[in-house]
Amino acid sequence: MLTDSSTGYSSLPSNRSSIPSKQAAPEATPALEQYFNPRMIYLWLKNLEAIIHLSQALNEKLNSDFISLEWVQHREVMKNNIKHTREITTDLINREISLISSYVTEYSFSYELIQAIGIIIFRPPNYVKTIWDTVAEVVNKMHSSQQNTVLDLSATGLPNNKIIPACIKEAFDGLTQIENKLDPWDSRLEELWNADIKPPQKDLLPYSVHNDVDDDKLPYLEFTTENFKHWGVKDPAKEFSYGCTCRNNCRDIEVCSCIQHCEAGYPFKNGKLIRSDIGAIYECNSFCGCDYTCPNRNIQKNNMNDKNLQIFKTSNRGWGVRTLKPIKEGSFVTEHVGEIINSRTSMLRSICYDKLNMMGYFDLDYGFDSDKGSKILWYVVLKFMNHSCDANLVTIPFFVETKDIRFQRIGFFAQRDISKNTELTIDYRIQNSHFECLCGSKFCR
Ligand SMILES: C[S@@+](CC[C@H](N)C(=O)[O-])C[C@H]1O[C@@H](n2cnc3c(N)ncnc32)[C@H](O)[C@@H]1O
Repeated sequence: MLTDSSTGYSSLPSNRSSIPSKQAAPEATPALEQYFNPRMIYLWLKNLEAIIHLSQALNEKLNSDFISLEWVQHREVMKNNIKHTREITTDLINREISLISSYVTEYSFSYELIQAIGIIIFRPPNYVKTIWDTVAEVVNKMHSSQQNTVLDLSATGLPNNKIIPACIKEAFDGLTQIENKLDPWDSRLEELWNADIKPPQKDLLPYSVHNDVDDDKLPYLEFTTENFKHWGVKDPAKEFSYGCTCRNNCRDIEVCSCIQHCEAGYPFKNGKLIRSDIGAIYECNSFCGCDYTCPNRNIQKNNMNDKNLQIFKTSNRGWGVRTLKPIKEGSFVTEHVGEIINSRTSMLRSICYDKLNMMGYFDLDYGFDSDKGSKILWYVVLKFMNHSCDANLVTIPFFVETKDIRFQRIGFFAQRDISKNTELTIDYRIQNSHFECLCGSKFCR
């Protein structure tokens, strides 16, 4: 199901939040809206996501220790005691106090730990690992009574032969695991950290940009030409890989096992889509024996033709997308690409985007991670495609390499012949849109 959630921003992750840009600041005190540009907001969100993710994981662990047996048993004893004697003994009170004080001590450790995680997230790349010093100080301070326990956590992590309180060791192990998970994301951040902030370079954009309506410049964006995963999203499961064993490059297309996945059979004729009520398209791929001349690779063959599209300023609906060349009915036009995120991240982002009222995205809600608690994945796309109640494009899900539903891709196909310089539109299919529809179609709902 395709729903709209306002504008179409997407940018690659970057990390300029806490260090000054290498470029000279244009003003000493930039106007708020300049500071809170989409990229900056994006960075903040990234950091926020990471902190929430990490602190949740650790707090869940730590809290489960405190809400555990000891407390439950103590409360049971108290209840029974009051029932029988109608009073609470000093013993019980002391026990309660000691439980509370141990909770407070442990809680303060968890708090420091979360602060420490904050340091990991916000640290510049050359700050690597000094986090362990900070945590070691806390640990030493807290456990100064245990003089025999020497903690040297500053070097490579936990020494194996030292006596370390179990809860601390577990917290460290958790932290290390989480940090390992963050590694790929971290190197991406590092790369971006060292990159200069530049406005989108026209030549690098797959589209041309045109505005003869007003003086607005295209919003500050970075483009991606392919999908990329948020670090919270797992790789597609291996069992979802598929491929065919056809000979002769799938010439007998109806019996190709990839096509068998498609509910409606082979939906193309001469490379053009002939029906849209097909569920999804399953293209042949690297697991098949065929090559690029196979008739079941229509999207792959025609992908990356975005140079024929132009982002332009419409007279009444902000930016839009149009085609600079005529498009034949049934042709594949372009793919929705962006960042694949999970439901938790998408919830967090929607809240922030809504509050800031300055970034937005399309939500394509179509996947469940059946293994792991039905996580819905969303694409955040970078297109400026406007809505029309009589859209000239139709959105069709397609698969290549994996049929893991979390990684389905979204293709736009022409529903009719489209002449050059025509705006390309899709039907958002939303009931109560937050905007008054100005599509101008005689079928406007
Ligand atoms: C995905 S964005 C499309 C790009 C947008 N025009 C821009 O300048 O960023 C969706 C937003 O465009 C505007 N929009 C799209 N289709 C529209 C329509 N038919 N009528 C009025 N506004 C529309 C709405 O503000 C909507 O929230």
